[in-house]
Amino acid sequence: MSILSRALSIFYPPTSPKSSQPLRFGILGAAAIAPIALILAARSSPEAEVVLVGARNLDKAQKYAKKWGVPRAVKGWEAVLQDEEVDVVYNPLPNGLHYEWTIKALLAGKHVLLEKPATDTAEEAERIFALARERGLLVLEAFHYRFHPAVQKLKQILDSGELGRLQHLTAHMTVPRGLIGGPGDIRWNLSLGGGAGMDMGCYATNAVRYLSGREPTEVLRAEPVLYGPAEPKVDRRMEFTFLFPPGEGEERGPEAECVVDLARPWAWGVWPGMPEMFLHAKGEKGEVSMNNFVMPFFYHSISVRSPTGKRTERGYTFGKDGKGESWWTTYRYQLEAFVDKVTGKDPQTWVTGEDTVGNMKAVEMVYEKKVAHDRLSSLPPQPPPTMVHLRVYAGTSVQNLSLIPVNTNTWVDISSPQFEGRVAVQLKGYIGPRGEKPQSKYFERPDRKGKTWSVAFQGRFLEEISADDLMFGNIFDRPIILPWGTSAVMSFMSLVDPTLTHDLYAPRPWALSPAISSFPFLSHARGSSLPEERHPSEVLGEGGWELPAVIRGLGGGGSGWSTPRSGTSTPRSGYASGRSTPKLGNGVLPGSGTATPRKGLEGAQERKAWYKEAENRRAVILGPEDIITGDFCHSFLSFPDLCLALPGGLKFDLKRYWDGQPVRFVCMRRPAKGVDPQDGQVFWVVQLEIVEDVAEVRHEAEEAEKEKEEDDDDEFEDAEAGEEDITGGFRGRRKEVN
Ligand SMILES: NC(=O)C1=CN([C@@H]2O[C@H](COP(=O)(O)OP(=O)(O)OC[C@H]3O[C@@H](n4cnc5c(N)ncnc54)[C@H](OP(=O)(O)O)[C@@H]3O)[C@@H](O)[C@H]2O)C=CC1
Ligand SMILES: O=C1OC[C@@H](O)[C@H](O)[C@H]1O
Repeated sequence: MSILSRALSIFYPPTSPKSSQPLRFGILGAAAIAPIALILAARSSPEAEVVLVGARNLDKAQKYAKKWGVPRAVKGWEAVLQDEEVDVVYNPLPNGLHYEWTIKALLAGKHVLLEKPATDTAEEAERIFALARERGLLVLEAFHYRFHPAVQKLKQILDSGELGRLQHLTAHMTVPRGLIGGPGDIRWNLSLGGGAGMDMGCYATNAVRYLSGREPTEVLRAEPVLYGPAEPKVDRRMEFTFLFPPGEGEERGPEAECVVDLARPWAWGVWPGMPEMFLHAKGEKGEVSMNNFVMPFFYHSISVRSPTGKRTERGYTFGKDGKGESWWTTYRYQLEAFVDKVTGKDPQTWVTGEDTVGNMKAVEMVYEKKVAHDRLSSLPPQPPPTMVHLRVYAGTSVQNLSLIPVNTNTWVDISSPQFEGRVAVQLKGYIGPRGEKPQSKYFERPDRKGKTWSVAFQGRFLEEISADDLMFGNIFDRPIILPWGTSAVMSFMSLVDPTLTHDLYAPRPWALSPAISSFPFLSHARGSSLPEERHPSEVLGEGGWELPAVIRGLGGGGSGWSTPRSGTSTPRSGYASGRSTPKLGNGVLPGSGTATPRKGLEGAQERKAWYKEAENRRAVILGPEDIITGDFCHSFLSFPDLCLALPGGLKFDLKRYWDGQPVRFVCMRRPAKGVDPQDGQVFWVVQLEIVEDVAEVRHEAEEAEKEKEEDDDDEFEDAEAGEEDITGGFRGRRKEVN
């Protein structure tokens, strides 16, 4: 097909009859890019249809709709989101509005085709994809060039190894002044996410990441040229060089040199010159370059020099087995993939959320290297990362709490008519109310590698309780501000702990699990009184000191948590009726007679798996002679910056969601049906509070310090004085908290 006939089909594509249920798109804004990027592409697709455009000015929307054959026009962008006929929102708003309107579209239940660059910052992109996952919706950053056969051909040449180890990449995108972005254009507007590094830089960044298949580790150089007096902080041009990590057996990874310019000065002031849009890759055995990589559908060529000689390749289709016509634009291929993905078919290719976040991270790195302008974000301004000071309390109930020391590796006694025991709290990086920073040996334990916090207890329940009813978790006094992605986080948590139950949206939110199936470390021993006190980190293991007879009537010896056996002893009314044959262990299944050796649950995984079943939990009755030691320790919280870090790179600064209410851990009896967990029977509580009046506390401490010289018995001082005291010295001066 000649360039001319291809151009004709690109601008006047054949109109396809629509299927019975095409995907219906609504456009935000009468955007200049939408006709080529979506409207014309949808014309030839039986599975996609543009049904609506919304613009701030209704007249503009109507004229635009008429010109481009869009059936309906509405005033405003919100009306597009709320339109029932719309399945997918196309968001070609200025960059600085991408985040807000994509989030709104997702909240309105729409999939989103989102123009590049996806957002102002990587964090915004992460939030978008977290919300999309949570809502089961699709978001695609419209890096349309990636869907074209020619670009994929270039990638295949590199991946085939024929050019040897990748040494260097170049991506150029420059256009002469006057071609795009006249005065007042969104690209020159800082508050709308303007700048060459964002507009074209995101393409160059995307291309070199895609071709190298790696994420840059460093920006070696970034040189902006600013737009000028009208927008003195916006970059008109940006030159930047990424360093990528070395591949296997390499000492140094490839570098990628990128140059983007939205208004290149004319040569000698008279000759505009041609737009430059090319990619080049040099390997140790050859090189390849591609021109017009962003719009290869008009024309392109891929020139290869390899050990087998020189050649030129082109690719307008995926061949006879792939979908597409030689006049299909990058946007048309992209639309095909989008429709396939939404309708559950396998798209030919995809740009994942992870890829988008990686791209935004790299764009951020460029701006951070040489700050062309203040980085703007659509998110509210963030306070500088503050290190929080924490007060930690413990007690037998929410109403009966006392300040306790942290990181002292000593127990704090807790006693009530229902529970006799002790608790200990360790927080890695903890800063106390007065700025003190005790460090705990606990985190040096090999079996606590990577852990950042621990709430441990040891004790006995003075009234019988089934393991199904012994719950541990969080309760809150009033609604909590939940970060984006909370539901995704909770789905993940439910995978980690399938016994977790929660209602985080309740007026008094809560999240509780049976301790037996959720504690990372838990041990059991028999005894009529608490064991001689030993430092928590000496006893917080899995298993037990001696063999428990957890199931009443079974008796027996062994070690660790026992699996209940079938056919033994009289079931306890209300609890033990659902006893079943355990399936765990390595062939030592409990038999019907007492002679069968008991099989202990060897480790935490086995314990958790076995007690995932409610009937197995109900079979375990704990009474005053069962001593339980447990350690609820994890790594997803960091101190003292108070962030929540989740697998997949999601990180939430919890301080931003802090509304002044404490974070409370409770060990309690499972509340009866219909009873608010807040009103249940509590055995012990550990509570964390951010110190908001740090200066005041410091002042008080200084005063107390002075007084201390006169009075050595200052009680508060005593309570905090046991830092790093693993010799037991603290214990004699401990403040009792019951
Ligand atoms: N994929 C691709 O090939 C291309 C992608 N793009 C991307 O698409 C997006 C839009 O680019 P483009 O179509 O050139 O942009 P436009 O200048 O056409 O603006 C798009 C829409 O944004 C709204 N808008 C414009 N100016 C302002 C403002 N000052 N304040 C608030 N809203 C404003 C208008 O909505 P309304 O009509 O309601 O007034 C307008 O229709 C950008 O993110 C850009 O990076 C751009 C070009 C190519
Ligand atoms: O494809 C493009 O080329 C020109 C740019 O200004 C535009 O935003 C970009 O997407």
